Amino acid sequence: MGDALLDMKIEDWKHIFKLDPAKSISDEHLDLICTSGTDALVVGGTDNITLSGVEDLLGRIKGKHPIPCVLEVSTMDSIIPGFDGYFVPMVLNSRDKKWMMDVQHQGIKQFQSLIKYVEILFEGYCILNKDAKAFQHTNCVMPDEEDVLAYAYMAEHVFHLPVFYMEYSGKYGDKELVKRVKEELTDTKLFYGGGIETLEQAKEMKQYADCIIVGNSIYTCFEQALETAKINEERTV
Ligand SMILES: CC(C)=CCC/C(C)=C/CC/C(C)=C/CC/C(C)=C/CC/C(C)=C/CC/C(C)=C/CC/C(C)=C/COP(=O)(O)OP(=O)(O)O
Ligand SMILES: O=P(O)(O)OC[C@@H](O)CO
Ligand SMILES: [Mg+2]
Repeated sequence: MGDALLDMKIEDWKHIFKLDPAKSISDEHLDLICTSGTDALVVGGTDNITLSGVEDLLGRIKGKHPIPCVLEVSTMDSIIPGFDGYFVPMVLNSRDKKWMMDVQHQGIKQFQSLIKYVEILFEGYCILNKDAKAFQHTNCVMPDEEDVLAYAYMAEHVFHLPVFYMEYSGKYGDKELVKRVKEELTDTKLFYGGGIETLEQAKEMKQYADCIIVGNSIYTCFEQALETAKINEERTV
């Protein structure tokens, strides 16, 4: 476990960059991401996640940049030691128990002896973009507002999850819905991810979500994506 974990207070995180191990990023861009003012890096994606892709990113970040670096696990065989923490998605709106319960159950059986040595956090995912790879991969059903609010309730009051993640991966989401969900949560933190390409969008969603996650735009409009970390410059103490 890296030293950065000692400072890893996810309840204070406002901005995260999510790096996809299946995509390539130059050293120059990676350095700029690490020094952007973001609170943490999450390494994760849905498809083509390989051990070597994860190892490559970890090796290029750790030891070089003092920033928390978390693996968001999506496959069993790409879990490696060395990250400051591990996030495990549980897909609440999947039609299949597999993506909410079974893969995690299998993972705990396999890694139980190691789990006590790492920082691990389970995320209640609600995937809200029907075109997202993760939506299709996990056979999700599109929830309406009432459904989303009930999933948020379950995340907080039934499963006592530390994070409820409104995942619009690839699409800018419904800010009114994010606002409604935030109003219902007390202890569970609200993560929002999806389609953030500009500082204005980052600021808008950050009004409601506790933490925003910026992923794809790192690979499609780098300079603008980098700017989104500026929401942390306006942080009040
Ligand atoms: C020392 C050591 C190695 C300790 C390890 C301890 C540890 C971490 C144990 C974990 C045990 C465990 C519970 C394992 C479970 C692993 C597992 C298979 C979990 C499944 C998670 C899951 C439901 C994945 C489905 C896909 C998903 C929801 C991914 C989330 C991320 C996401 C939506 C990314 C966006 O995807 P992207 O590829 O960017 O998509 P776009 O192309 O649309 O942008
Ligand atoms: O890739 P984007 O659309 O920025 O979404 C970020 C993150 O929520 C993906 O898991
Ligand atoms: Mg992506």
